[in-house]
Amino acid sequence: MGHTTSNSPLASSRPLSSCPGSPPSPHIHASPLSSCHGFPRIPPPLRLQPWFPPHPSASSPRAARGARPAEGRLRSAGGARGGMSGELGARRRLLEERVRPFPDFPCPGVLFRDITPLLKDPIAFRTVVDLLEAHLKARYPQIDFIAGLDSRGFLFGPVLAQRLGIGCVLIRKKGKLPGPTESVSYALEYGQAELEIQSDAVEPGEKVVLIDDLLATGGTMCAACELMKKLKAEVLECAVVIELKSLKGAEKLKPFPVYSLLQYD
Ligand SMILES: O=P(O)(O)OC[C@H]1O[C@H](OP(=O)(O)OP(=O)(O)O)[C@H](O)[C@@H]1O
Ligand SMILES: Nc1ncnc2[nH]cnc12
Repeated sequence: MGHTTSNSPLASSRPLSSCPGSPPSPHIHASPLSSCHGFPRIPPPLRLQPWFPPHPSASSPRAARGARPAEGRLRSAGGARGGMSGELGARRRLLEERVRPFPDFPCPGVLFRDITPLLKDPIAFRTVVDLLEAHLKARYPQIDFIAGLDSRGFLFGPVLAQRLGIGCVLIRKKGKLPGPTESVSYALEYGQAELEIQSDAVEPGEKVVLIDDLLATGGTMCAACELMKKLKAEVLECAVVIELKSLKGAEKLKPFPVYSLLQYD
């Protein structure tokens, strides 16, 4: 299901950081699911059999009003992108269908990968956490902390840490954390940004997995790795739900391994 990156293919997306005054990218392409007018269409829930009992909230009236959870039997469907087939392929397709592409957001030339439908569907969200949990348990038996990146990394970090029975530390944008902090500034295409961590968040030698929703140019994740370096912690892996391969973030992050559940060009 997931993907551990060593190298990335050709560029075709524009990073969010290139917004101010930048011309539209000639490489941007809208997904067939997307619509030029308003909200891109999200396909109806798959008819899949849950491989675990759905949370009670999945059948609540409130859940039913929103993006309904996928239900029915998981079948071997074969041939998902990346050579995935069967149940893993079906899970992956479910996730893909819950990521909504928005062309030209937040500015012309950016194809924004919107995870709000994924968060709204309890089965899809749970699938993300299940898959990340299974990967991390299999690959890294000893993790001391999950570190969530501000802000969408916070949607996954604490939940994942709970599953693993460990704590979650926060890497935040400048000026949000009290007490002594370490900070790292990183270049955006236009200007600078800064990430911070509390100086006592992790101890030297502790093993940390960084988590964010999405890897684009890798600038944000790279700054987070720098913060860990400042605290002398060991970064085991940079894990993301979505990797925009064409922006080559994984190359920028070397030698730190990158793991992603969904990859887009
Ligand atoms: O790989 P990069 O080019 O650095 O881009 C990836 C980052 O961009 C997005 O965050 P954003 O800065 O938009 O902040 P948000 O999570 O608070 O929306 C995303 O959640 C990643 O953190
Ligand atoms: N294309 C994109 N979609 C969603 N979040 C992003 N962060 C950076 N690039 C992004």
